[in-house]
Amino acid sequence: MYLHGTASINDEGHLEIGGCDTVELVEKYGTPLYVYDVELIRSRARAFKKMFDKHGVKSQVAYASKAFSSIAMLQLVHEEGLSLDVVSGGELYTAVAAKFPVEKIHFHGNNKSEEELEMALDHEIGCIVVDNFHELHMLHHLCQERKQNVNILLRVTPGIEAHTHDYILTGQEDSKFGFDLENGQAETALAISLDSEYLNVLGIHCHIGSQIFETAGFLLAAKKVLEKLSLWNNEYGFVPKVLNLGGGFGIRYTEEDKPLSPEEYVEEMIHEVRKETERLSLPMPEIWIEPGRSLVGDAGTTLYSIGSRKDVPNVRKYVAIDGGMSDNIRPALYDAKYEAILANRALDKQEEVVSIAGKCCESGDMLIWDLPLPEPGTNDILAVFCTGAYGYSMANNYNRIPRPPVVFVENGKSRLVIKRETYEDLVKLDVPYGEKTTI
Ligand SMILES: Cc1ncc(COP(=O)(O)O)c(C=O)c1O
Ligand SMILES: N[C@@H](CCCC[NH3+])C(=O)O
Repeated sequence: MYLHGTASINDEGHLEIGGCDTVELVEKYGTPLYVYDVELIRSRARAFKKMFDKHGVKSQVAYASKAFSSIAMLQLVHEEGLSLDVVSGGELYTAVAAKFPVEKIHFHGNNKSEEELEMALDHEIGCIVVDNFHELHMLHHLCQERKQNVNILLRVTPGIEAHTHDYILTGQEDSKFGFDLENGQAETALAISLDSEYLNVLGIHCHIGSQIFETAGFLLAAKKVLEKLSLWNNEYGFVPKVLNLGGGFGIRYTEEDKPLSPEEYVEEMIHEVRKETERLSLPMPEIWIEPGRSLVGDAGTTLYSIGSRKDVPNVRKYVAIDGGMSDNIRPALYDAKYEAILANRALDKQEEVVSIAGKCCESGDMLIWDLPLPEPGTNDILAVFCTGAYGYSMANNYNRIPRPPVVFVENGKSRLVIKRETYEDLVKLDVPYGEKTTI
C-alpha cells in the first residue's frame, strides 16, 4: 500500500490524513468527501520555489487553479507565496474573492471573451497570456479605449509531442492553443504586440501537456523557444524578460507512474535555460512555471461509502460507491487509473478482487477495475487516493447528483472549505413554467 504525504494507518487500522482519522471525518462530514492534506500541498509549493532560490534565478511559480480552485485553496496558495494561473472569468472571480494579490495573477485561455478581458483589465492583473490573433486585436483595442497598459506573454506551440494521453497534449503543432512557433504566426504576433503602445510583451509562454514524467520535452521546448527568441532579438531588438514553461509535471497515481521530484524538474529546466541563453548570448530571463496537478493531485483523497454489490459468477464482482463520474470523471474521460483501500479496515487482508462502480446511469461509470480489497461490505469506507487535481474542478451534476464537500486537514484538525451541495442548490437556477423572472 502506497501512502502519500501525511497519510498513515493508525492502531485501529483506520486511514489517517493530516493527523485526522478518516472514519471520524466521515462521521462528521458524510460521504462522498474530498479530503486535502494541507501539509503536502505546502511542501510541494516550497519544493518548487526552493530550487529557483537555490540557483538565484528570478521566478514565479504560478499555481494552475484549474486543478482545484476554491477561496480557501487560493488563500493557501497565497500564504505559500505562489502566483496564480486562472483560465476563465470564474477562476479570476474566485481569485479576487480570495483577495489574491492581483499583480500575481496570470490569465490564460484560448477563447477569452471581451467581458473576461475587461474583467482582467479592471482588476489590473499581473499579466495576460495571449493565445491568438483574435484576442491580441481585441486586447489592443480595449486597452486603447481605456488608455490602459497591460503586461502580456505570447503563448506559442513549440511543436513538441510529449508522452501523455492525447487529450491532455498541448504543445504539438496540431493544437488549438497558441501561436505556431514555426510557421510565422509567432513573429506576426510579436510584431503586432511591439507595435501596440499598450501591450507590454514580457516574453513567451509554452505548455507542452499534462502528467509528463520526462524532462526531455520541457528542455526541448525551452531550447526551441530560446532559439526563436535569439532570432527575434536580432530582428526586432526584443529582449525577453520572462520565459514561462507552463505546468504538466506528472504525479504518482499508481505504481506504474514514476514522477521526478519538483526539485528535479526545476533544476533541469534552470540548467537548460542557463546553458542555452549563454550559448545564444541572451540575458537569463525570469523562469515562470505553472504546476497544477503536482501541487494538489496526491494531496487529495476521496472517501466514499460502499453500497450495493453485484456478482457476475466467473466474470466480475461489481461493488458500488455513493459517487462516481460526477465527482471524478477522469477514469471515464482518460481511462485514468487510481489506487484505493478500505479506510476503516486498512490492515485487513486482501481477500478478493472487485471492480468499483459509480452510481451514475452509465455503464462507463467505473472508477477502478480489478482492485484487490478485503471483502468489502455495505458502509465500509473506500478511500481513493490522488483525486486532488481535476476531481472537484471537473465535478458535475450528472443525474442531478450534488457535488461533495471538501475538507482541509492539517495537524489533527479538519476544516470545511467547500460545503456539500444540496438538492435545493440543484434547482436554484431552475425557472418553473409560468413563473416570471429576470434573465
Ligand atoms: C497553460 C497551462 N498551464 C498549466 C497547466 C497545469 O498543468 P498540470 O496540472 O498538469 O500541472 C495546464 C494544464 O494542462 C495548462 O494548460
Ligand atoms: N483535466 C486533465 C488535464 C488537463 C489539464 C489542463 N490543461 C486531467 O485531469 O488530467
